[in-house]
Amino acid sequence: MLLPQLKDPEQLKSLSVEELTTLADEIRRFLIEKLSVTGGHLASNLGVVELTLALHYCYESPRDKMIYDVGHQAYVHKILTGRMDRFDSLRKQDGLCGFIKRSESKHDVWEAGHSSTSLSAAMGMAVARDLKGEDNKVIAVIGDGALTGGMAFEALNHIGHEKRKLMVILNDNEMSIAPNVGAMHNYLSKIRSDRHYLRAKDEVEGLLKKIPAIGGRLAKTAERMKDSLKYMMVPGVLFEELGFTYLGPVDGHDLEKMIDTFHQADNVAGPVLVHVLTTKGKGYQPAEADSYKWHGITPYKIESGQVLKAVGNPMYTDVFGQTLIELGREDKRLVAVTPAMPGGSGLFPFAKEFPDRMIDVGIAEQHAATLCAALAMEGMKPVFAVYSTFMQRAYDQIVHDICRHNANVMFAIDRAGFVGADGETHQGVYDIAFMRHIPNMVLMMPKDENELRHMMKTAIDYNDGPIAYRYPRINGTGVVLDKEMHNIPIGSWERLRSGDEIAVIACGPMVQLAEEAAELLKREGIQVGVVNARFLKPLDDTMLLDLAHAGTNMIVIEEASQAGSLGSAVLEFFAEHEVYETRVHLMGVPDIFVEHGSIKEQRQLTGLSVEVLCGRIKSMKALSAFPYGKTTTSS
Ligand SMILES: Cc1ncc(C[n+]2csc(CCOP(=O)(O)OP(=O)(O)O)c2C)c(N)n1
Ligand SMILES: CC(=O)[C@@H](O)[C@H](O)COP(=O)(O)O
Ligand SMILES: [Mg+2]
Repeated sequence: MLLPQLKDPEQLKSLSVEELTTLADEIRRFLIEKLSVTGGHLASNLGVVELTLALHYCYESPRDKMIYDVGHQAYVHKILTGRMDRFDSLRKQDGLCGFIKRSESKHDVWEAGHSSTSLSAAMGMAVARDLKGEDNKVIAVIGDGALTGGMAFEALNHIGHEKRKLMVILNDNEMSIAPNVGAMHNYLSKIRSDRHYLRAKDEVEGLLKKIPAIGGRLAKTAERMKDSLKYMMVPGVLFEELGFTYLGPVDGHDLEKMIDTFHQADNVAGPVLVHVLTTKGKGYQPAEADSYKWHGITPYKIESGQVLKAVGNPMYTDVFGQTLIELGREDKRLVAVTPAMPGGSGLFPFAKEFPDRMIDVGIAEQHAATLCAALAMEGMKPVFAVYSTFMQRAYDQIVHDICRHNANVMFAIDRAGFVGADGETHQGVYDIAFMRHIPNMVLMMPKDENELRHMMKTAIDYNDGPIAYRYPRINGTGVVLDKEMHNIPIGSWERLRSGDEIAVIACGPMVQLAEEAAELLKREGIQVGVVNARFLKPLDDTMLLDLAHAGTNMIVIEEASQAGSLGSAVLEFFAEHEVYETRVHLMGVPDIFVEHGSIKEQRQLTGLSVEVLCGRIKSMKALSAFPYGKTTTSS
């Protein structure tokens, strides 16, 4: 076994290709075994075993910068850079991060989690290198899915223009999470599939070289002929026209060929794009057969590939997907738009019934948002189905193209709140703060999956502009679903428990947490009000003023950034209405990035727990024994 002795990537350089191949098999076995217990991004990592080995064989990390786009496919890089013994803690609290993490290793030079940033990062590192007069390599590994991200095109445009030396390795496995989409994907597939490209490429280049150097008009014609022949026959010409030297396509599981290609690339002066063809899930039959399912997998039985499914109520996502079908049947104008997350957003059932009304635009959140604005203006009922964290990419389009036009777009914001194992890059904790301050926006969050359905009905019946509902990456509460959906009056909160002295204003899953706290305190004779703040914008002004005028102090609890979200909105409201006597405590996500772990652990870490809430209620009760604001004994 070679793997156990591997402590530093330098050791790879002394290995033969046969030994590297053996090592690849050992790494694959390691990944399959470890992730059968921890879960994680198995398919993507199985696809880049040889690619990552070849990279560390040919180059000197960290002097040579290795940048992984998204970073979900960096497990092999972590194995090769001395972190093999940490894989039992993969994506667990205080354990190995599932993405590149600078604090983990000097070899981790660029963090991500969100897609399509690697080329911009590579260009930045190349510019810095050149300005410092250094000569290290800069290498970006980007998948065919990530290449559909707008940022990637922005960077290609810049890199190809400046022609600085850097290498882009395009890991083409024809898959995003779901099957990849778009014209770039089609172009790559053509290169991938048209074997005649490979054969003809040499013939054409050979032929072109034979054309004697001739003068005059004929030379121009010959030159144009060369270019048109090259255009037709040479793969990767699109990248060549953008200023790159295109190498490939090369078999991404053939170590020798990749090493040769990388050495070829080293001799090219400017930017090089190496097109590598891989199989997502390579080496594990269940993952190869269904790389969508095995993109991000929960623990499984190795022999059978049977996933050890956690039992529980349907996810909010599933309820959303099913309800969308009901609404889509009633209203033919309904169109679902997803930026490359049809599965994660629960849209496959909808797409099955309405294939021409589910649009996957690739990893293109900005484009998706503006597309929805135009769909709305043309009388359609677009649903922008997007993860909270990825929606951050489309902030300007939401302001500029949707809200400013008051376009009637519906937002289905999934993964709102903590997401667990994906950690800090994926937490859906900022969208309340960045959505509620945009004029014309209506923002809702249900307390359970039944209320989600009513919000979806409310949204499709709402014609006065943009309207959003946000829901978490958790199982539903198991509440019985009303067969008939009804509208919820815009801006109306729901008083679930009365309590004159103190009321908890909660949204989403925090409503259930508040109910649990109130029930516990009731047994101690403490009556606590609970309000379901199901509209984050507009607030329920009437209820807020009633509570304040009744002298009720409040605790606002939300699984969102404490700065700028619901709690801030309530404080702003009282300031605007010159309400000063009411005490308002905020309980939200503090000013930190919350790393990977379970959702429960992330809530505990940030104080969003029944115990802490009970404590805050008791201390507020104790405080209210003093006249407002005078909490010291001195008058
Ligand atoms: C901005 C953004 N949108 C969506 C995602 C979700 N996402 C994670 S990986 C992935 C697919 C990436 O495909 P590719 O780059 O081809 O990598 P592969 O898994 O195929 O190796 C997507 C859509 C993301 N990480 N970032
Ligand atoms: C790496 C990435 O961004 C996606 O694979 C993400 O991990 C999917 O998240 P869900 O598992 O919540 O669908
Ligand atoms: Mg891919």
